[in-house]
Amino acid sequence: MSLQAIKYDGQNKTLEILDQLKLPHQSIYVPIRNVQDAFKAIKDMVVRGAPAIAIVAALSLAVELNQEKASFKTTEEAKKAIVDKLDYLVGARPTAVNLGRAANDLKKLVAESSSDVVDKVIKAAEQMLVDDVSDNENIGHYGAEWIMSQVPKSTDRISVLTICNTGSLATAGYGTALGVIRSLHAAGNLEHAYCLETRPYNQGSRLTAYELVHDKIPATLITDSMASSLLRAHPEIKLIVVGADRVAANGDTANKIGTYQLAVVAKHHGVKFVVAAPNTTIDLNTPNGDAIVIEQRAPHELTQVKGAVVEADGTINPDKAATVSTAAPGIGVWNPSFDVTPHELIDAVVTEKRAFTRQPGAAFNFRD
Ligand SMILES: CSC[C@H]1O[C@H](OP(=O)(O)O)[C@H](O)[C@@H]1O
Repeated sequence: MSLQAIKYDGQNKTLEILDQLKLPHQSIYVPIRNVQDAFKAIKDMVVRGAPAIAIVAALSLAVELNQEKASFKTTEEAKKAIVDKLDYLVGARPTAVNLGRAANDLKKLVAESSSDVVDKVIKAAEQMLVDDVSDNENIGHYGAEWIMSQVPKSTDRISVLTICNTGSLATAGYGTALGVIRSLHAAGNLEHAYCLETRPYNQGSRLTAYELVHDKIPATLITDSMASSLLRAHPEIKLIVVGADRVAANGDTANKIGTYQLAVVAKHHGVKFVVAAPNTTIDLNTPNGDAIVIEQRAPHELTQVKGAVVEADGTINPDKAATVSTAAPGIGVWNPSFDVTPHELIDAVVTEKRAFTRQPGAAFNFRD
């Protein structure tokens, strides 16, 4: 069972990604040889997760530039090629800010460079992979610390609920919201984790469940529609922790579709609602959630289910994949990949720097 979504060889400048469409039954790595491969892998969700897609895009540029650098006759020619490739990559998925942020950071580096621009961009892309893991470990630390500060001193173990996949399979390692759950577990403060299956891609049942089983964290899978019933049946659940694809300047947060209803349910049940994300997910240039573009995905992703065949004897055969239709042909489909949770429903936004909170009735201020 591998939890390494991204495998990069800095010596040979080669990149492979874990094919997340094949998990949890098959752990297969596929090569990313250029920006075209990366664009398709990101668009088709072979790799997904806001931080992971930014890192894969940047490393695919590093791989391609390493192959092409001898062909650039001038610095200007190299600079134009790099900017064109970055402009191409950002079109793969629109909502997660990390992809656009990485591209802008690399474009800024290009603009400021008068020489060795290819080597500088390759180095900067490689550094993103390293920084992400340490950032996630800090998110886990600050998230667990803030959460335990919110429960009575007599409470030493809490149960939490999460949606989608925000672990090692959505990042360079450890994860964001799932990183907080890992940190709670490591400190002996986790009673139980509950994860939503997260239709239609099933990041929860296929990926988060895979990570929780791998780490031997006590966990239970539920359907997306069970969240409110779960909180009513399990009052010991004190927290919902989720990831983010883009946090607007006021704290409104775009995340996997189904997150908003979790925030509403949390408010109804008096449960804390926490967003865990690296600082690169906070977009101070987007004033509020209304300004966030929400990706619409193909109807077939909702009307069809793909998976490994279950043989007559009950065993799962990963070499036999099946796609079955589960909807009436001809029905209309609305398949947005994300929704926006207003900041009023969010108790804290935890980054690698600290846990941000807000005054009652006020927006978040990430410039504090
Ligand atoms: C740390 S991952 C952030 C974010 O990305 C996921 O979306 P997707 O699987 O479509 O890439 C989900 O919204 C996670 O919360």
